[in-house]
Amino acid sequence: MKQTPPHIAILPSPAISHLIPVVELARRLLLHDDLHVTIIIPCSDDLPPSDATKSVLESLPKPNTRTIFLPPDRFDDLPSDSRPTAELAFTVSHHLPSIHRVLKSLASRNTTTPPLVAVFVSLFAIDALDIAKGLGISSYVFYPMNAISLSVFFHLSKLDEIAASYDFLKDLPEPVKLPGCPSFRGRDLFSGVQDRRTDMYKKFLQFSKRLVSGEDFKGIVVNSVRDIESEAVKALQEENSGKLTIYPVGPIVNIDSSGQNNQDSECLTWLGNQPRGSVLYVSFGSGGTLSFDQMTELAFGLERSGQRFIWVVRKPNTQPPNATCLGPLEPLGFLPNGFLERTKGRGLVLPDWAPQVRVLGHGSTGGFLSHCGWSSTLESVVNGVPLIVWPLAAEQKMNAVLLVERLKVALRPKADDEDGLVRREEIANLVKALMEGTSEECRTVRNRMKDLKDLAVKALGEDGSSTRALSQLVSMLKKI
Ligand SMILES: O=c1ccn([C@@H]2O[C@H](COP(=O)(O)OP(=O)(O)O[C@H]3O[C@H](CO)[C@@H](O)[C@H](O)[C@H]3O)[C@@H](O)[C@H]2O)c(=O)[nH]1
Repeated sequence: MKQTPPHIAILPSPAISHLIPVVELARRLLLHDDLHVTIIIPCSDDLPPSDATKSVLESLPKPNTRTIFLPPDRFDDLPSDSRPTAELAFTVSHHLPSIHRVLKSLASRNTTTPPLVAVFVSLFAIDALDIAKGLGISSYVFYPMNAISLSVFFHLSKLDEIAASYDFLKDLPEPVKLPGCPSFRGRDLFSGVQDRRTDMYKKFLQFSKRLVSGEDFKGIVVNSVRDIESEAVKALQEENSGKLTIYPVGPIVNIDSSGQNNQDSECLTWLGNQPRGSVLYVSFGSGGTLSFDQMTELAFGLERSGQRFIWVVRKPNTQPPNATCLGPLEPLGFLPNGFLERTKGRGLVLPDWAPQVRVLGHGSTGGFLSHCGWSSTLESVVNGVPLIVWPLAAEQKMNAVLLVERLKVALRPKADDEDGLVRREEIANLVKALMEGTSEECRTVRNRMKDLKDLAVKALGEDGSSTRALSQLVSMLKKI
């Protein structure tokens, strides 16, 4: 008799940046075996499904996948310190009743799809573990970032004790040493846990306790490559052995799923006319932007570098020196007078969005100035493109430390001690160094990024570590 294929649900947080790895995970699982996948997306009035979200979801193979959008909810009790990260965490909490209804219906034997065997919840949706438990459905946590930032959540209670006499983790006098991780200054730790007085911090502390308990879920699927983060992955596995399984299945990156619109083809045609490895791609992720002053310095720095570039520009934020925003944008008017004319031909400025995966995979791209979001980082790694790190928020400063100090695949600009701005001269010099510098450091960065690319490709190969971890996960799902 033919076995019923396992049906799993994935519950991401509503941001596009979290959805991209979720969709890619679903695609990998579907390639791997005969599975059914339902993605359940909580929406809010502030975060309705964008065109980019819809286009990412449309790229999923149709027969065995389904997407359910949960309708917007009210947000009267959003904390006053609300930032995008807080919104994500609280959006999911607000949808718990509708998540319960959907999971219950998927788990019932009367649906047209096979009954649900497991639900994968993102860190921000961890409250849904109770619902799954109540319905008798197995759970896994899906963590779209890397092993070093996951370590912060595993050790947050301990960090909280160490920081007991400080309001802010940035004030910790000693560097923080987590097992298997590079040393981090307090201010480089995940931005959501910086201010111990906020509701957001308390929520993360709850998430952390839940993770450490290892109760109510069977394992954590992490977007890490074992051979790239070997020490951090090993530490997580050893600390949790017997309690839960860690599945490092990365790099889970979107492989060109977005449809191509006119702006995309213009950008790719332009790229196609540039010499090999000559273009620096500049982007700050799905919602990142700079202050007006910093944007001006970056514009002059790119101009002075004399290098070719593609720059995804967003309307500047009012919080210097760096900040993130999620919102509607009409940004080119904020560039310095005459910038577009003076850099015409060697620079391409794209408002808001670029076909990033294709840009990074293009032979003309030779460097990436990035905010170090984990998907951007992995997309750079799988294409062997060396980086300039420009972290803004979330866990990006930790990623920057990993890339510069441990992996040595990136250069880091120095900011002015007084106002925190990175000046145009520094930017120009660093861009030239990354693209054509002949110093030992520059050559090391470029060569080591090629080695890292090989490790990432190997991990996804037939007998690669990530392929094996995914097979192990699928076998577990089939046994449920
Ligand atoms: O013009 C653009 C800008 C972004 N992207 C895509 O959007 C994603 C951006 O993801 P990421 O690099 O991870 O950055 P964020 O959007 O900032 O992601 C948030 O979520 C990530 C985890 O998923 C964290 O690592 C980040 O710190 C957090 O800011 C990537 O797949 C990009 O290819 C585009 O396609 N075009």
